[in-house]
Amino acid sequence: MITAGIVGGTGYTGVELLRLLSAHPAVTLRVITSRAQAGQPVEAHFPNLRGVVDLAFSEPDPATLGDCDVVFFATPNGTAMEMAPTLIAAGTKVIDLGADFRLRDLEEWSRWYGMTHTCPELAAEAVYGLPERHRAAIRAARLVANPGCYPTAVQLGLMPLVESGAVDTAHLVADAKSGASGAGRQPRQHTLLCEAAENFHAYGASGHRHMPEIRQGLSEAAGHAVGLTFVPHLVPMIRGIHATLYARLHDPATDLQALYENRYADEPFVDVLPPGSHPETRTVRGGNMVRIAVHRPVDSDMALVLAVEDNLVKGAAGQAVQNMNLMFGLDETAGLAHTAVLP
Ligand SMILES: NC(=O)C1=CN([C@@H]2O[C@H](COP(=O)(O)OP(=O)(O)OC[C@H]3O[C@@H](n4cnc5c(N)ncnc54)[C@H](OP(=O)(O)O)[C@@H]3O)[C@@H](O)[C@H]2O)C=CC1
Ligand SMILES: CC(=O)N[C@@H](CCC(=O)OP(=O)(O)O)C(=O)O
Repeated sequence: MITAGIVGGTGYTGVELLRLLSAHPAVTLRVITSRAQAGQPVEAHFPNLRGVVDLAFSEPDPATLGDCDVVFFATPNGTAMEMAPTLIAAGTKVIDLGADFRLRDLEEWSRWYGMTHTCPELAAEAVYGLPERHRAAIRAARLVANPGCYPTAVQLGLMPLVESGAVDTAHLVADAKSGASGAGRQPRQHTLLCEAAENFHAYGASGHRHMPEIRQGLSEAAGHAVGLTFVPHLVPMIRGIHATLYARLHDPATDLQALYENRYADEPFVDVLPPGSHPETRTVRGGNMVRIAVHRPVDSDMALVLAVEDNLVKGAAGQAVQNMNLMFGLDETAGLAHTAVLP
């Protein structure tokens, strides 16, 4: 059995990791940290885990965590980079659900995240954990940078178009909507029920920190720098991201359906829907699947891609478990085979 630790177990991605790992056939949960809740049983904080996770929260301690085979960081940005060097030196594999190791260009990282990176050597070694693009490197990795929630949906949605050279990559557009759990569990005014319900708005329109991450991934997939407009929105629901993606086709007769079906034919967690479909977020709620539909609107030379995911599963904890499976040579789908919860 693989022993696992979670740093930051009281956020939404932490509790999602607990849900998934406690049901994983090859994992024993050993450590779950929270400085605020140290000493408290997990079930006191998360009653849904009563009888499922028989652990108490503890202070983050590199010595205890270093005894685990793998440690997940479900912590605010800037936390994993402080402890990862010690854990990696102890032979523990690390998966960061935050953004500390996602960007190759650390000057750009500092500009977006407002900090100086404390372990540039490890940042250079980290593998970007999008299995549909970096599966082989993830298998060999000691440190995986789990992608952001929006970047997962947007990159998977646009990847076949940019990899194949079918579209004008200078003007890609990603219009994405997220449920409020994407903002985390910390109380903030804009996610209060009375502020978020019966309301809908864009944010970060002139610059969101996921933009450089998406641009980095798509530029690598295209083989050259791409241009991207990315606008996130907050929708009054709890889970789910819907990305509407636009790109101009070089040849309007391109068979988009075949392009996507072929690209994702062997992917266990990407479902290309039949022609004419409109994917719904509730069809991926609680599951690790991304569902994608492709359209070429009438009298248009645009490719239109619709992609949905659960931000807490394929957009965070589920993808982290998928990466762990690859890093430990397990079946990639182990512990992730459950279907979405509907309604
Ligand atoms: N919510 C989402 O949909 C997604 C979130 N992410 C990313 O995942 C990460 C976790 O997000 P989320 O689950 O919302 O939780 P939070 O960002 O709210 O982090 C909560 C956890 O981190 C712990 N923590 C905070 N500071 C530290 C520290 N300095 N050292 C150790 N532990 C610390 C907290 O416990 P305590 O303070 O008690 O120690 C708590 O358990 C973030 O980086 C987020 O951006 C990624 C994809 C999707
Ligand atoms: C709805 C909402 O507020 N979403 C968050 C996404 C947070 C997140 O997942 O950030 P990382 O993936 O970079 O860790 C936001 O836009 O800031």
